[in-house]
Amino acid sequence: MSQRYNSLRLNYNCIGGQYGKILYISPGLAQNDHTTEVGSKTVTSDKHNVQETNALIQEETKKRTEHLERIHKDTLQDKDVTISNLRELILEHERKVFELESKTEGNSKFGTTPSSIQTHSSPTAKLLDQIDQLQREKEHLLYKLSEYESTNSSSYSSQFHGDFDEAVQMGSCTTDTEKELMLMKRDKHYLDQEIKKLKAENQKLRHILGKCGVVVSQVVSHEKQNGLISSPGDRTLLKSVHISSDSSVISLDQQLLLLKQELDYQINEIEKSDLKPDSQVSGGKLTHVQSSGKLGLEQEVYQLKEELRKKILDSDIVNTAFFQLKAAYVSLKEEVKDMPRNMGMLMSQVQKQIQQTLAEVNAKNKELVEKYLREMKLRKKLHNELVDLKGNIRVFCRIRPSIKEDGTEENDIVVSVDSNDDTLVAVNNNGKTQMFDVDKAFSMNSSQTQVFEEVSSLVRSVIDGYNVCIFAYGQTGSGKTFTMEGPQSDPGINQRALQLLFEETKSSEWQYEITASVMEIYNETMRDLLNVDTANKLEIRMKPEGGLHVPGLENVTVTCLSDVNKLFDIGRRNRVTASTNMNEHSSRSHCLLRVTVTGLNPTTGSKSLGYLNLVDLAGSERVSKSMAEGARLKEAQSINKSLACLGDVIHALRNKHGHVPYRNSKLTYLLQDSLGGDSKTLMIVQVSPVEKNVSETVCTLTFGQRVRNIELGTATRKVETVKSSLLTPGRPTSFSLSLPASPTTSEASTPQASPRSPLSMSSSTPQLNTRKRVSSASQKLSTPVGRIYASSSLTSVRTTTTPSSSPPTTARRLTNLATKQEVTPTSKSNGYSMINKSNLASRLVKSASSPQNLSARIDRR
Ligand SMILES: Nc1ncnc2c1ncn2[C@@H]1O[C@H](COP(=O)(O)OP(=O)(O)OP(=O)(O)O)[C@@H](O)[C@H]1O
Repeated sequence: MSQRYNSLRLNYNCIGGQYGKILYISPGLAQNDHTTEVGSKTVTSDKHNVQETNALIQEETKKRTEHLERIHKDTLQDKDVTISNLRELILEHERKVFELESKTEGNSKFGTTPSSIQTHSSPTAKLLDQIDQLQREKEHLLYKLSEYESTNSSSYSSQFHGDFDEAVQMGSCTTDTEKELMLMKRDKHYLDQEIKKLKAENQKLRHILGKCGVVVSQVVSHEKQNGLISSPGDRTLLKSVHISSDSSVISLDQQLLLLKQELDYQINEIEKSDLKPDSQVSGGKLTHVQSSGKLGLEQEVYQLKEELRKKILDSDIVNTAFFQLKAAYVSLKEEVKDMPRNMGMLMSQVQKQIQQTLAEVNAKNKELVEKYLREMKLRKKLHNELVDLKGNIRVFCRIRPSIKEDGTEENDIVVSVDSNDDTLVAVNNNGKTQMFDVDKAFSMNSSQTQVFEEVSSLVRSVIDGYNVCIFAYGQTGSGKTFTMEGPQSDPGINQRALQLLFEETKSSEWQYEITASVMEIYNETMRDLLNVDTANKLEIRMKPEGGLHVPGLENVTVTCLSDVNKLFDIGRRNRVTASTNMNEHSSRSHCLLRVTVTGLNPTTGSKSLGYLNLVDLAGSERVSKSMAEGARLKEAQSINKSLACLGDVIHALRNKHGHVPYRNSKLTYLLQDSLGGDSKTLMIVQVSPVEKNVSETVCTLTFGQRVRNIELGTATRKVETVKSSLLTPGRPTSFSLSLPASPTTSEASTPQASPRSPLSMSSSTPQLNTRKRVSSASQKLSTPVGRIYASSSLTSVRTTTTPSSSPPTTARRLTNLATKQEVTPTSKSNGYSMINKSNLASRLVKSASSPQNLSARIDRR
């Protein structure tokens, strides 16, 4: 029972304790909650936030009131339950008491109701009293509860209002703090803006930096491309640019430092203002709110400062790089600006240098060219001397221009003279270039004058007593007749040679006689073109004293050009020509113009005899090409045969065969003296320039090269000197030629021009007389220009000299070289008979003593 009672008390205490706690805690909670809530809100809010906080407090209070009501109701319900439980317990207890009483008193009053018990048992009454008391307490409690409810709501409301008022008061109290906050916010805003600006600037700088980088790299690459930074001058320029950029960077750094310091100062100021003790703030809650707000702001400011520091650091780096680049860019820009001027200067310098170098090179070139030409001249001279010494046949080549018979375009030209060497002929033979060596090559554009210039020295040597043979060789239509004869308007070698001889002999102290004969070999028959009498058949004969001659051949004295032209007219008229496929006026024969130059020194009585054989060969032709028939075919065959014989002779001579087949054809027989004798021989190979004749051209040039290698031996001069001892004073008509007393006797030892010399006095008269006689003899002839008989017995004098161009020089040279004279007493050499001098002398003396005999002898010839 007592236990049950204790548990009831415990329940009661619990209920009372809980209630008491609620009553006790509630204001605290409310206050604390309110404070916390308000505190947290007021950190970030202003007056409006305070109102909001109050609203929240109201709401919270309401919620808590409802909660308390709910608890109170629950407690009441618990109490009701407890009461009813107690009632049941009491009833059960009474029933048990009754049963016990009945057992003890034997009274079976089991059928009595419990209500009767209540009235009969004193403990029960006690219990009932207790219950009643509890009931009253309950009622009291209910009353108290209602009372509390009413008081509680009013006190809460008043508390809330108090709080609200307090908050409003706080709001008024915090105006200054708010102001400060506002200021701080402004500062923060300002700082934000500053940071934003810095960020923007930073961005801009980065952008510019990027651009600068691109520009700088472009400029650098451009300058590298142009090789502008490679020179030492550029490097020094760049160095100076670097130095200037460094200084500008330093100055910019200083500026930046100042800016930074200013910013730091500002931040410190803000910090100071942030950390200032807030004496004006009243109230613990407000202080809390303020301090928490300040803390947040401090944190924020700290963060901002950190951020700013970072940004400044970044911007420092970026700025440094940017300024460096900017400086470099500026310097480069300056450099680029200066570049045209610098380039102009450089260009002009380079131009000057180039001009100077060019001038030097030109001068050097000129010098070299001059040297080269000198060397070439010397080489030519030496070569000529060598050729003279060896007696080689000289070979010239002339390319004729394209003619209508070629029927080709200009691009078919396949033969040319090497532009650097006029001794080389290039032939493009089916795409392959063949080079041929000659002594001199004449291009298509060469003139008759140019050609003659090269042969004039040879022609002059005739005057000095040399045998000279110039013959033109080549396929039909290649220009042989043009070169040798030429048209009247532009004469060839023949006429020019005679003209030169006239000119050269005219001004000499020697007296010369020039005669000419013209003949042809047509179909292996020799014909005198100056005397076309068919009965007059010409044959080549060997003179008893050696040497070849053609008995019966008209030999006409010519004294001027008109004589020559008349002669040529006759010859041209009589020469056999015909029109062929290859040449409209093709020469069908080999034509020989023989010019004899007899010289007499009236002072010394010395005589010279030179022959100039000018041969225009008939052209070789391919019958298949020329389509020759009948007479033309026969002519072609005959021409080709004689040319083949010429080839054989050349072959034999070149290979130094013991037997040279001169007599296989009239042509080679006639040319024997020139090819194998002591003659100066020149062959002009004529070639056609066009492709269709390329094989003939190659053959001609190959033949020319073979001929070029033939060594004939040194040519000899034919001069005779008057032996003073043989001259008899007082015998004016006598014509005597003397030989040197001994092989060492020379003209130099002969006082030729000395007035004291009896030789000079005596020898002139007979010679002049002889000339007179010859010319009178020729006048007797029926031929248009007369016939001369110039053949005389001569000694053959071998010299090692080269001919001189003018007689006086020649005479001098003869004098100088007389010591080298070799006289072979007998025997034939090189086709000339070397006559025993004493026999010759006696014969000549005999002849001279009897002019009639001489004349008769010449007549016979
Ligand atoms: N150097 C030249 N300049 C101008 N025309 C030229 C020249 N050489 C040759 N001819 C011309 O070429 C043609 C043939 O020349 P030419 O009669 O001299 O040849 P060719 O070799 O004598 O022939 P053929 O052996 O048949 O007699 C002529 O009409 C001639 O006028």
